[in-house]
Amino acid sequence: MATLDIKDLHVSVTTEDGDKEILKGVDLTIREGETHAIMGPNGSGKSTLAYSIAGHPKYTVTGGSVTLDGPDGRADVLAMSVDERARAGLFLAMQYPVEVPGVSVANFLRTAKTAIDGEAPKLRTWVKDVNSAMEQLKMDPAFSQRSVNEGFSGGEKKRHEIMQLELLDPLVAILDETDSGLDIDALKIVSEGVNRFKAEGDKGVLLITHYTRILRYITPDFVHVFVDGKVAEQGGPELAEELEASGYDRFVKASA
Ligand SMILES: Nc1ncnc2c1ncn2[C@@H]1O[C@H](COP(=O)(O)OP(=O)(O)OP(=O)(O)O)[C@@H](O)[C@H]1O
Repeated sequence: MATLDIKDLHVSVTTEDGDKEILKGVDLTIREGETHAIMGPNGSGKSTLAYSIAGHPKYTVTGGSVTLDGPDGRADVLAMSVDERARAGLFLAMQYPVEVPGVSVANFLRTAKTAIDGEAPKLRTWVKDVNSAMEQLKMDPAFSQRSVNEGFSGGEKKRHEIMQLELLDPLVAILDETDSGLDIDALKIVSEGVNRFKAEGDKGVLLITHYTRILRYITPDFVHVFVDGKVAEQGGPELAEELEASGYDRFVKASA
């Protein structure tokens, strides 16, 4: 069982002109087995929401709560360090976007898996799992020996994210713009990876996206329209179709 519960979340950043409130009361509950998509105009705060759940130090939570109900009970996510959030079962795709020269993908993944599980994975099964994840994502085996994110193409970065998702096996995955920089074939391969994760049945997925095209491959149970730092409307997959056809105008006007 896993439920991520975001209640009345307020988040600010410090700018040269003082503190600026970006999230203005976000309410969102992701239960196990559910896939939620967040769509919204540029600058509405979608990435800020992801970073805030990840515990990025640049974002200050000024109100509200984020809790994770998992097998070990209910945990206050906002009170946890970034590492603790990962160990509790939260996966944030943008958690590892930096280049790490000299650290191979294989070593990086094994270190991350060891940190999350509290023990090193058995080498034999681990090598098998890594190879199988790479095969399913149609990645060249040589990729595992490359330095993390160094010179990765957009598509390679995204495949690497999904590889982490499959191997680290979290409870709730937050994927920010997983579709950006992907060609049509890669989009399908990456979506299949997310769908394999979803198919485990007890996982939650929060997908932040600009375009409905990824939602043709990953069917959301709920779609949330994000405007000016909060959820302006929620609905089913049909809401994404409406956005594709009519844009955000109606929602932006309603929240003005
Ligand atoms: N560190 C920061 N300093 C100043 N402003 C910031 C900072 N981080 C975010 N913002 C502002 O907060 C607002 C929300 O940004 P955010 O990246 O969360 O939006 P988004 O919905 O993900 O946008 P996009 O669709 O363009 O990716 C923007 O106006 C952005 O300029």
